[in-house]
Amino acid sequence: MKILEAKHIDKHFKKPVLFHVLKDINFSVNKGEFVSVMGKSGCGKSTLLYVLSTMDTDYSGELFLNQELITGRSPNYLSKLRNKHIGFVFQFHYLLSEFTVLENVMLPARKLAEKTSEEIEHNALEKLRMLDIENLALKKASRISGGEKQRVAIARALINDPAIIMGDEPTGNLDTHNSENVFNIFRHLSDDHELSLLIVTHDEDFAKRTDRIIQMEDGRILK
Ligand SMILES: Nc1ncnc2c1ncn2[C@@H]1O[C@H](COP(=O)(O)OP(=O)(O)OP(=O)(O)O)[C@@H](O)[C@H]1O
Repeated sequence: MKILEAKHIDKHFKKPVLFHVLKDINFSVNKGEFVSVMGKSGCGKSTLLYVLSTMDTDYSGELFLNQELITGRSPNYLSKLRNKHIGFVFQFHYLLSEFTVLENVMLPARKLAEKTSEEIEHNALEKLRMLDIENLALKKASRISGGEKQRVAIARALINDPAIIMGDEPTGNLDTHNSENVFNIFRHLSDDHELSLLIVTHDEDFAKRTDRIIQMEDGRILK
């Protein structure tokens, strides 16, 4: 089953000069598939991820999430959809440093406001346990290591049980050991929880072990 599908996605930046940044992008990600996106700096990977994640709506073509056409929907609808179905992991973790690990993980579920505080806390602890960082729950986010922060960011991305996780170089700031750790977590989420993953990476060794590599060049996907 297709979780995410892009059909004929085109995008131009109008300033400072007109620039054709995404050119007829067509691909899909299936349920449980672990896909990486590679390509030289400036080829359009981050721009593509912004479009796919519904944060950037200034494009042409069609985007489907869970087989529903989401192109053209209102900002309010997209914001809810994003919060519920898409988890993000960036190169920088964006945790709130004065909040505890547990509070950080609970935040996107509080925003969604579909569950009680007790249920959300229970779920958050379960995610922390899955990532083997339950012991950090009550620590302030500023007091944990870089590798731990990235695992907390993954727990936060998982809190609403999304259909897909998107990552923009999530191992970019990590050493080999912590990168390996994050890779193994993603692999496990794909293999054992049927979660779909779309991860932009510059790390060839990481990409080679995903199910499929999407290679970009100059705004296009290479066949
Ligand atoms: N807001 C913007 N306005 C104009 N041009 C932009 C804008 N954002 C990005 N670009 C340009 O679009 C191209 C693609 O940028 P993008 O950040 O998507 O590349 P990337 O493949 O993610 O690069 P990297 O691997 O370095 O992160 C680049 O040439 C960049 O300079």
